Amino acid sequence: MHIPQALTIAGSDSGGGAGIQADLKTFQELGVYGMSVITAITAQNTAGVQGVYPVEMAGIVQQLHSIGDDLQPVAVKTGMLFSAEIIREVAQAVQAYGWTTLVIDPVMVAKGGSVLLQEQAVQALIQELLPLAAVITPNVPEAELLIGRPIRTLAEREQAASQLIDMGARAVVIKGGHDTSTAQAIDVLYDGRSFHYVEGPRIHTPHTHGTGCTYSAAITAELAKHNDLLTAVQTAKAFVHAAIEDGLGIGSVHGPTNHFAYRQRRAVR
Ligand SMILES: Nc1ncnc2c1ncn2[C@@H]1O[C@H](COP(=O)(O)OP(=O)(O)O)[C@@H](O)[C@H]1O
Ligand SMILES: Cc1ncc(COP(=O)(O)O)c(N)n1
Repeated sequence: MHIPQALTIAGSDSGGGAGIQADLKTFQELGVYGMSVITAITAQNTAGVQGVYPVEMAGIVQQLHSIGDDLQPVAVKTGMLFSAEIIREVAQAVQAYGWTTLVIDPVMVAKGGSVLLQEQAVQALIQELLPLAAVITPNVPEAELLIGRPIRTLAEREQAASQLIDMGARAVVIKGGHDTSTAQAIDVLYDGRSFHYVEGPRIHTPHTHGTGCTYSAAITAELAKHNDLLTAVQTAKAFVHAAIEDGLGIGSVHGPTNHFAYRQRRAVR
């Protein structure tokens, strides 16, 4: 039996809604064998981040080698990378092992405001990792930091996507979760040739912990199955929409999304 394989390089979320946990659950639900390199452990729940504990560098480097020397992920995603030093090691491994289908989710701050990428690491992300991206998936605040100016309108989002291509990414998705000015949650996809608006109705809920991780993991899983990028983004959008809409009601504050929802809905059709 052939099972598509994917790797996530990200932080652990003890609460299970974001990070490595969201990525592996998403891979599994989409029929993809998941592997992981853990960059940092976060003590986290639906109320916020109580602590961040980076894994020692030797441990991160060894995880990358253990996978690269033996296993062959078809698609790889990055999430929380925390420091410039970690970014540099990840960029080296990506090149050494030929992980060309690289999805970069440039995770910077948790929804409650905790820092998941040190400020001085943003330049390393731009210079060393971004040029290796098959696709980079910033939300609007992350895209603003990457290009260095504010993004207010959809036209400005298109310009930002174009600038991120000029900076070296092969494709860009600027996500619309943060832009509450529209009734639709619109994600703008640009591959250097054409723009696609991948959208769905905005759901009014505080329970969106881990949406970005889940979405980029779903794109990675679909690319691991050799789908084209537009199809992968459309499937990821349907996956995350179902996950938000059928929220689990877990925890006391900003709850996680429901990773079972997409598959359950397809099963009853
Ligand atoms: N309230 C919402 N209703 C519907 N879709 C949403 C909502 N919030 C986020 N999304 C979708 O979830 C995905 C992740 O987006 P976003 O929340 O902006 O990322 P991040 O978690 O990185 O901030 C995108 O496809 C976005 O359109
Ligand atoms: C370990 C880890 N990685 C990423 C996020 C971002 O989560 P979100 O998808 O809600 O922006 C998080 N809260 N924790």
